[in-house]
Amino acid sequence: MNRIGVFGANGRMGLALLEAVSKKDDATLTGAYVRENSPLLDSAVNQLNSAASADVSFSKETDVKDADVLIDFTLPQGMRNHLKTAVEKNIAMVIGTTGLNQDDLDALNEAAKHIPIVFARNYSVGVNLLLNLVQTAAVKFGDDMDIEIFEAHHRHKIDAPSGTALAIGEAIAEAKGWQHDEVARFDRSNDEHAKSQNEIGYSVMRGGDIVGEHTAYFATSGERLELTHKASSRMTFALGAVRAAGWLKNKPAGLYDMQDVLDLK
Ligand SMILES: NC(=O)C1=CN([C@@H]2O[C@H](COP(=O)(O)OP(=O)(O)OC[C@H]3O[C@@H](n4cnc5c(N)ncnc54)[C@H](OP(=O)(O)O)[C@@H]3O)[C@@H](O)[C@H]2O)C=CC1
Ligand SMILES: O=C(O)C1=N[C@H](C(=O)O)C[C@H](O)C1
Repeated sequence: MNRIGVFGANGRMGLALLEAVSKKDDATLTGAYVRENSPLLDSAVNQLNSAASADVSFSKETDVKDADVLIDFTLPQGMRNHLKTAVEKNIAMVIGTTGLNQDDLDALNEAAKHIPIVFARNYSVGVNLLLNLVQTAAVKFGDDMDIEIFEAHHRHKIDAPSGTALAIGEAIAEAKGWQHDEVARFDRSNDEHAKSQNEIGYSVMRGGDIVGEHTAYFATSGERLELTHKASSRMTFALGAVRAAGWLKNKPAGLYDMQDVLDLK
């Protein structure tokens, strides 16, 4: 049985994760962690999500115990604190938090020298297949092709472009032999020139309850290919993360991603 603790357990993904763990026969929820000052402390998790395990209460994120894997879908500062706890207690992690800067990524790499970590900016099977498909398209279309990425998310999302959009762009850049930082265009409002072909443009919309949509466009004169993924439920990401937690059991320290979990490399 995989014993799972969830950080940010009261968040949108946190609540979906509590439910996802309870759907799996080979996983059990041993901790639902919230901030130290949370009014939810000591209340039963099934008061917030009736599908979650009835006999677990929310507890302080510093009180982690009895876990094989800790799952973090929070914000970058939360992820940094949770990473420290996991290393101190020598517990594996599954991380889905996006909006990480270089410092955060360095901390992730450093922690992965001590514990096994799966870090993925999207835990759906579809997006992980898409990461392979865009690489094929980017290579096979050749150079006379304009590449753009569009993403749409709910009104509460803070980071932009989404982690997934960046992962798609980075996969394309890798396939083309480009440095992503050099070709990524996030803002064209001050441009005084037309689009160049070695460039990946990003555009973003935020609104309502959109769970997550991503399109990679490959456009040339006379034709356009659009590769789109649409997530319609957060449960997709949550079940993917719980699957990653099962896969992590008994893995050596190191940084893994969802393509490793799904054997897509
Ligand atoms: N990789 C993937 O497949 C996916 C990734 N995500 C990512 O997951 C993250 C969370 O998304 P979502 O659930 O919608 O966000 P929510 O705002 O609903 O939840 C965020 C959670 O993190 C907690 N939190 C925030 N900051 C801290 C901190 N400094 N210390 C401890 N806890 C903290 C919040 O606690 P409190 O309520 O007390 O503020 C809350 O429980 C985002 O980065 C999002 O992009 C989302 C979906 C899929
Ligand atoms: O914040 C979200 O909701 C999501 N975030 C992830 C991202 O930034 O790519 C994954 C998913 O699209 C939902």
